[in-house]
Amino acid sequence: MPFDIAGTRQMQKRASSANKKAEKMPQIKINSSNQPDPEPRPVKDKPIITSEDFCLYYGSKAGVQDISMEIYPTSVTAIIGPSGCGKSTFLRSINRMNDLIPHTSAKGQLRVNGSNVYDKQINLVNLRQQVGMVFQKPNPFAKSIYDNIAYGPRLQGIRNRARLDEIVETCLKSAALWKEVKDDVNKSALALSGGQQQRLCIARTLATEPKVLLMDEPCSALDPIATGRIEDLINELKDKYTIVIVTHNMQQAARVSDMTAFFCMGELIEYDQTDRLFTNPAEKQTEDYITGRFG
Ligand SMILES: Nc1ncnc2c1ncn2[C@@H]1O[C@H](COP(=O)(O)OP(=O)(O)OP(=O)(O)O)[C@@H](O)[C@H]1O
Repeated sequence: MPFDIAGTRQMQKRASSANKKAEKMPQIKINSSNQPDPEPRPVKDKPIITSEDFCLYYGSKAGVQDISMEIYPTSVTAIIGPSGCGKSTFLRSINRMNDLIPHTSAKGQLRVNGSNVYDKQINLVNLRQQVGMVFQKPNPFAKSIYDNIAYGPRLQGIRNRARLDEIVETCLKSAALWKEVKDDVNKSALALSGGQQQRLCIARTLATEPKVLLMDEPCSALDPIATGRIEDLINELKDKYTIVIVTHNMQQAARVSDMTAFFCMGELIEYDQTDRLFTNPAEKQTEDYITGRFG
């Protein structure tokens, strides 16, 4: 076994059962040595994100090239790979955060809910409302906990105090922070611990009711306890949201994700159910990476 996924899974008390997970899985071809391939699993959901031969360039240099993959709703997809392989570039392409970098250009198709996000007609405000992002370092605004969460809804025109109160409470509950801060919502968000700040940033993202949550190494600045809480939260949120997470931590990918994509030098090398990718990778490059032979 190239990777001790069983041990890794045991480390975390995961709520989701294997059956529930299998129900959500897209159609995957299973190769067994001397058995005929079993009937493909029925595809229950249409993909929410579809990438077809997608390339993102910084000037003339490709950050990612020819990425083709489908991401299914209410699941967690991890993107792993060595430094500089294009994980963040691909993630940031999904809500066009790369537009903030000068001289970027895209080729191919990247669709969210059927709309090509690089279409000239796309409304970026709507796209980023549908596709929220959580960054490596918690980045709360220098405002109260309440105002951090109410910020997005207020921009959307919600002014009614009772409605805002309801949104703040719901989002803090969804981000597993309510119990800790319910008596302090008017205090500065900057007074929270790093882990609490990251959960606040997740709550703030949820306040605009996104469909997709992009997480770029959301635990890299956190200690193991805060990391565990975010992982638990990811596990809860996936019942309602589609989560795409970039992580350098393979144990974390194995613990939290349903599907894993392995990127190397800007290309997608392998994309499969997480259990299979970590226990029986199809590509030698994947095996070399997950067994620590390179990267
Ligand atoms: N702003 C930028 N300008 C020019 N090139 C960039 C820029 N950002 C990334 N790149 C290049 O694009 C490629 C992919 O980088 P990216 O940051 O997406 O990789 P990554 O897998 O997320 O890396 P890491 O794990 O180190 O964060 C790299 O060759 C990188 O040098």
